[in-house]
Amino acid sequence: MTATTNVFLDKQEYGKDKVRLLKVHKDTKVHRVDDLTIRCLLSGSAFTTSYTEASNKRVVATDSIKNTCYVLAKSSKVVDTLELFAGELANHFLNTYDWVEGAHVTIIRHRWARMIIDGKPHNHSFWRDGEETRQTDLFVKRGPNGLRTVVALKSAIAGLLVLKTTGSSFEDFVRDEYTTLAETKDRILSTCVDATWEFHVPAVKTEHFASHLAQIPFNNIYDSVRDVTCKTFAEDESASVQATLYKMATQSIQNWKWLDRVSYALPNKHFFAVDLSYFRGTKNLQEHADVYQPLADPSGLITATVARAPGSHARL
Ligand SMILES: O=c1[nH]c(=O)c2[nH]c(=O)[nH]c2[nH]1
Repeated sequence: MTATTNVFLDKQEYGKDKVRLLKVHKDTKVHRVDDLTIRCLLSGSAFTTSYTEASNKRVVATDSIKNTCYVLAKSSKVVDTLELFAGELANHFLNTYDWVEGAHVTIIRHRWARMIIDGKPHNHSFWRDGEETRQTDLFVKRGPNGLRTVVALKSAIAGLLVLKTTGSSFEDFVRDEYTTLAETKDRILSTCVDATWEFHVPAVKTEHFASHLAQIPFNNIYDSVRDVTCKTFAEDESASVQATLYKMATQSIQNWKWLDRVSYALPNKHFFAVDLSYFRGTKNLQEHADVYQPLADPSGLITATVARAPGSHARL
């Protein structure tokens, strides 16, 4: 005899993923583009029966969710600010379907840099200058008494590949019977930056949701976190990836009162100086190194989150 195990639907979210969309801003003859990949997921207890009883009565088709992305991209004035466009989409689903309790929108923006032709920026031609993306992830819930509660709003830079040829050391680490790595005062430092910054957004009345979000200078914060990341990477006399990461994260929290937490995931992409001593005693190690072998795998992986200390929150 098989015992019956009681189960319940613990979590659910559904929607459309990988909605691809290119918005061209043609307000002047200098066109701008936003090339986006969008995920919109809806949740709420009304959807339970779609899983447990095969009832589609309350299911907004994922195809309609996809169409909504295009319809709102047409009318929106804020597609170029990912966080605000994510807010418009989330708010739309919460306003339109009163049984939707949560809207979770993730947007990835792909790079298109303006072409320089004959030394001048071209009006309407672009090139892909790397695989780096800007991203945002917004989860909004219907709160009590007509409130919109932002459960989480975080933005990110992913895949920013950087390399410096000096200004990085790694010394004084544990030496034991497992250690083969030599200490170095001067090494190549290269990483592929994933940086995430989390916003503090208090619950607001539904009708104030958009204007409230619009107070936050999202694009300036993105530019600034990217600048801080690059400047710190370039200028820090790095004692380790850990120490450089901490400096990056700390500055952005201190620069922007809206940020609660800043996280980095930094792979240490190793470049080892090639030992050429077998070839006529050629010196290429330590201070003589200028020929390196990039190591695809393995890499180190250094991660950390720096948070604003409790009680030191500057509130909106
Ligand atoms: O910056 C570094 N941090 C480490 O923890 C580490 N470990 C290692 O082998 N090389 C490095 N580099």
